[in-house]
Amino acid sequence: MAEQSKPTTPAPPSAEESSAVHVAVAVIRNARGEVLLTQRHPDSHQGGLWEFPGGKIEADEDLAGGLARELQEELGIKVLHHESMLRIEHDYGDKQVLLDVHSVTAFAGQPSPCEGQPMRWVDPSDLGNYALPEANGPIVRAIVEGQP
Ligand SMILES: Nc1nc2c([nH]c(=O)n2[C@H]2C[C@H](O)[C@@H](COP(=O)(O)OP(=O)(O)OP(=O)(O)O)O2)c(=O)[nH]1
Ligand SMILES: [Mg+2]
Repeated sequence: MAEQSKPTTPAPPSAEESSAVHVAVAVIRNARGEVLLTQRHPDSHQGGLWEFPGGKIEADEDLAGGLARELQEELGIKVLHHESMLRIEHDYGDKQVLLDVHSVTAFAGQPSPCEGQPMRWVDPSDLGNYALPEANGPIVRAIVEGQP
């Protein structure tokens, strides 16, 4: 007679093991304390909303590598220093994301919209006037509260 196997409860997957898309997200400030927003392409996921620059970390990259590549591609800047701000897991229903949010505290070059995307420097007090993806609430709160 076959031995009865005990029912086991698998441990929930960690963020890295789950199917969440790992995204490097950059909070970039200028000398006036404004933060950089770009607008997502209308045809993309969460299209038309304003976002912090960044994008998917590729399989062969770590966070720093993905952050550096995305900011070079999207804004033409070279990241010199960055600090972790927060990580946000969010389920949009059609897509799960893990936003790895970093404050880019030093960079070389002047950010410009290399992919033709609309781009704005925004005072933190004006962020409420921009439509951002739902997952971004904690990022906006951290900026408004003055987290470095
Ligand atoms: N870059 C960025 N992505 C965000 C933010 N908030 C948020 O929910 N996301 C989500 C939207 C997307 O589902 C995902 C980013 O993936 P993406 O496909 O746009 O990344 P990507 O820049 O590598 O784009 P692509 O190469 O596919 O064009 O993260 C944010 O503030 N910045
Ligand atoms: Mg992107």
